[in-house]
Amino acid sequence: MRIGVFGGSFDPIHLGHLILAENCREQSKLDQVLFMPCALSPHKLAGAHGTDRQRLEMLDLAIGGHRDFVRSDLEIKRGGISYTVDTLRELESQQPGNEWFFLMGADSLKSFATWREPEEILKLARPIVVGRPGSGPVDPGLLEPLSSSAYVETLRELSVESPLIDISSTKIRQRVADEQSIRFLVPRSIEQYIVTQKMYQVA
Ligand SMILES: Nc1ncnc2c1ncn2[C@@H]1O[C@H](COP(=O)(O)OP(=O)(O)OP(=O)(O)O)[C@@H](O)[C@H]1O
Ligand SMILES: O=C(O)c1ccc[n+]([C@@H]2O[C@H](COP(=O)([O-])O)[C@@H](O)[C@H]2O)c1
Repeated sequence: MRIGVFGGSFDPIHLGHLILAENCREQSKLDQVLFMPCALSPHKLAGAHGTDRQRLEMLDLAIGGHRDFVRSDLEIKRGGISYTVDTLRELESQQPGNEWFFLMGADSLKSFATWREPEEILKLARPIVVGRPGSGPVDPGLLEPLSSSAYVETLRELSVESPLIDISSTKIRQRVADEQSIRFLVPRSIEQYIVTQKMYQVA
């Protein structure tokens, strides 16, 4: 199977994440998108605002019923800092024989060289990168110092056309704290969950 791992804090999951995942699934012909909420993101060590349980429940609400979207609790069960290289190694040993991809926004690509063992990540999975407002054009050439020009060429072939979506979890948390509408930024079920769980009332 061609499996696209989509790692994130998902605090909360929003339409930017879902549109990215659906466009990558369709255009890169993925059999499955595996949503991977992290325990502690290496670049956000202060921790998430929502609890692990809340972030998992929101993911289930958002992707429930989609045939090819699956949610994993591997990083949350492992706990501690969620390094992508550890996750990809674990996935490969648990489910060998698949072709792995790693989905990300252009902001993640820009910081990729600072991730743990980035060269190893590129051997375990091919990144599929989607543009994000404020992050400039998606340039797989940024990865050339970590791989080879032939490898980068294969990434160009994986490029995904997707509209730039100006939504972030930070913006949603801020809007909730300011008592502004998030009606068309997240699925309805997530909007309702945030209200009933009284989440993000302080940004
Ligand atoms: N609107 C978007 N367009 C493209 N990529 C996105 C978008 N939102 C998130 N991503 C990508 O999804 C992945 C997970 O993102 P994350 O869960 O941290 O969301 P976020 O909106 O960036 O959160 P925060 O605002 O809290 O930093 C990252 O690779 C990020 O680049
Ligand atoms: O492995 C790393 O060093 C690394 C560094 C930064 C981010 N990541 C992963 O990138 C994904 C998005 O992270 P974030 O901080 O944008 O929520 C999430 O799955 C993180 O675990 C991974």
